[in-house]
Amino acid sequence: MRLVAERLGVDRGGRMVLRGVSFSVTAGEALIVLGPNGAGKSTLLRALAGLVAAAEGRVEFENGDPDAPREDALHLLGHQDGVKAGLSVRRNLAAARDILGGEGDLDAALGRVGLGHAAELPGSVLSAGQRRRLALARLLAAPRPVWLLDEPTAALDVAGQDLLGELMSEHRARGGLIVAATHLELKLEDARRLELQPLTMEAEED
Ligand SMILES: Nc1ncnc2c1ncn2[C@@H]1O[C@H](COP(=O)(O)OP(=O)(O)OP(=O)(O)O)[C@@H](O)[C@H]1O
Repeated sequence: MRLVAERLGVDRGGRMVLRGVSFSVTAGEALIVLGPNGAGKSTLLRALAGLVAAAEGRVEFENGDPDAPREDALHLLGHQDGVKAGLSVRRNLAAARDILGGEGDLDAALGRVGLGHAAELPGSVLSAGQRRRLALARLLAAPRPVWLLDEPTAALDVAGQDLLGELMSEHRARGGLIVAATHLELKLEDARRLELQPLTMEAEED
């Protein structure tokens, strides 16, 4: 699997917010996307996921299953944790796995993210960091090769950040690839970096 962006440009609300973004990430690799607020990090991840269209250039997933839609190859872990307040933690994860079509072991995934003890609690009582951990459990319950992670350390304590670092290393060792947008240093060895800057009016008009 190889994820390629070539001279990618994206328009949001009638304004170009990304232009000329090119990179490739292959199996086992990670790319960290950095930049100030409004630089277009979330927009880039959404464009890679196919949720917003490219106005210029292209995004390709190469060497994947040619018959599978792009969205089946990826996880987009966004700012919203997507936890249903009225469902138990285990049922939240089961529902996500059903939608995503995975076959991962729910209890193993919950145990791995430190939520084994909370499996029967309603989603409504989870702390912010626990909600984030439940979102991470989805990566394990429905294995997919491409992880697109938007501020994945948000709300995680130091142990949670270490856990995320381990999960990312293991994913890469299995041949997965990662694109992670962040303000903070991530525990990602040998990751390449892409710095985005908000487009100025001049850059937009070029
Ligand atoms: N739906 C939209 N309509 C109009 N403008 C949008 C839309 N979504 C994003 N934008 C604009 O696109 C630009 C990039 O936003 P984006 O959320 O990608 O930045 P970011 O780098 O992820 O920022 P942050 O670090 O604050 O999360 C911002 O100026 C934002 O206002």
